[in-house]
Amino acid sequence: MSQPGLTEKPEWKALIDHQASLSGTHMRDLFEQDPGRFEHFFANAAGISLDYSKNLLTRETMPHLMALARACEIPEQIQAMFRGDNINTSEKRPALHVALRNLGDDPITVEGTDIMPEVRSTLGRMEEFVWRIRSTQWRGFTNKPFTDVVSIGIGGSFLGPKLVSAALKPYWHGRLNCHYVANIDGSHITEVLRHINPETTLFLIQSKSFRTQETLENTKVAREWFLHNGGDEALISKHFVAVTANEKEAIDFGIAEENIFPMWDWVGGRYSLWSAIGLPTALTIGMENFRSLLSGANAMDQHFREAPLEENLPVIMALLGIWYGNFWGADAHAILPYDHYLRGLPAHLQQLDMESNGKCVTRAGQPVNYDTGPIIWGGAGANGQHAYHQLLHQGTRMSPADFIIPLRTHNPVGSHHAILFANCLSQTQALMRGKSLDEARAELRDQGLDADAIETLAPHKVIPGNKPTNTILFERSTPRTVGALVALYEHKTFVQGAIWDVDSFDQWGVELGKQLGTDILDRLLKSGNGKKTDSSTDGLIDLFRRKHRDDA
Ligand SMILES: O=P(O)(O)OC[C@H]1O[C@H](O)[C@H](O)[C@@H](O)[C@@H]1O
Repeated sequence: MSQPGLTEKPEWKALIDHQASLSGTHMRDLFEQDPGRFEHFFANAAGISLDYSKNLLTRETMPHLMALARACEIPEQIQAMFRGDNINTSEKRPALHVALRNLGDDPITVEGTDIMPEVRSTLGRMEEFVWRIRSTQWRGFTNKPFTDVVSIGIGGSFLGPKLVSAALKPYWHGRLNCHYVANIDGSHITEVLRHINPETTLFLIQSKSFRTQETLENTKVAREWFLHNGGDEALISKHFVAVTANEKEAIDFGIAEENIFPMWDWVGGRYSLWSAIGLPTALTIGMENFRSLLSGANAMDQHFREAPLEENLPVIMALLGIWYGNFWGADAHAILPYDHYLRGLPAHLQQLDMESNGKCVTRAGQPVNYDTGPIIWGGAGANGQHAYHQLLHQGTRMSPADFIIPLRTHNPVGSHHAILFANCLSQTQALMRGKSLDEARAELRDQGLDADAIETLAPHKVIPGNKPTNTILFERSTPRTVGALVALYEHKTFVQGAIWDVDSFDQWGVELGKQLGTDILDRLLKSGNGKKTDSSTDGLIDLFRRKHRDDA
């Protein structure tokens, strides 16, 4: 008998009924009825604390969600991931980013081979390379120490390292500055090259496939810039290093073999910041701090692997997302880091979550009949309060939000951190409790408005409340806590994909755009008309060609 589909499971149907039983329930009342609510819906692990009491749930809800997780064999699927099973089913590969931070001695095998020796030797090569650059033992072609690192890569070869190096800015080496180039928009690389000196710049070419058009085109520009500004072919090896799983293409491209750091097929791009793709981070914060980053992630890995589901932070967060996305009709989820250094977190989690779970067929290739990955958005708090929090408070759409804030700051100026913290708490409290019509009326009465004015304005000042949020806390943005935080979201994403029965580790959806782009590029650049397609694309190509013909 075939495995019942997700929505056929009795645990799924029980959640539909449970959600119906909560309609009309307001979190404000749940807090008043349950003085121990905060303590009950609070969990911590690996230096990360989660207050999930400001959610649309009663003490009966999590047991229902946990029952669904067990019905979907989440404990077994967690073990399968750590064991190195081919959980990337469509590409028949393991997903072993956890191996990159497996600091113990236990082996992890892929196709019968223990991969840990190569992981460890690559980490050792990184350590030596980082030391040689930071100690100035490895210098530029005019024998000056390097001052700038330019990382050229896109997607997972960009967003993860960029997030972590920005998150750990307080740990940066005094001399080394790090820049990222990703976009094929020539302005991106132009704006970086404008401010650096070829004599003291190290280029890191970051590409798992070494076939990504944006990265290869940008690398060509960087190489030409280097050759036209004092460099020559013999000096390329001093200034260009690559990280890739495709060593042959990198060598064919002109990267010296000894300057190539490996990565592996069993690491997805969006899960690769822990590998040599993390070199920009390691160069700026140093290997000791990079190893702390790995150990923070490893601590979260161990928690995820060993903790009972009910105490398991990634499982709890994953199930809350399922609760809102599949039973309350939420299409989005906001990531709101109240920490300037973590402002890059939403962008990284957009790729991590949306490229992993933005899928519409099950691992068996059957169309899903339920919603899968949400739209991930967000930005730094408190800035967002002055931009998009209006929709969170009074909009018609539900977007659960994660408020993420350190208890301490790296930069104690004035009362700033207390004010930031107060803002974070006041936002989640306002989203939870709202403001009733009577409260709005009373407020306007206290301001001295007359009865007509009150009745006119009061409806506009009502805040419905009952908007779910998580508050995620940690001591401070350190290598360990940043490592644990990112790993927390990696495992949350994995659990959601496992429940939705999708392959969270492939990304076939990005292929069509690339394929269509080849023909369009030909038609933009060449005189030939190429085959006609739709009138929009044809018309737009024509506009581009006319503009550039006029310019020619
Ligand atoms: O690292 P690369 O092979 O250059 O790939 C860079 C990015 O492009 C691909 O199209 C995928 O969308 C991403 O998952 C990947 O991280």
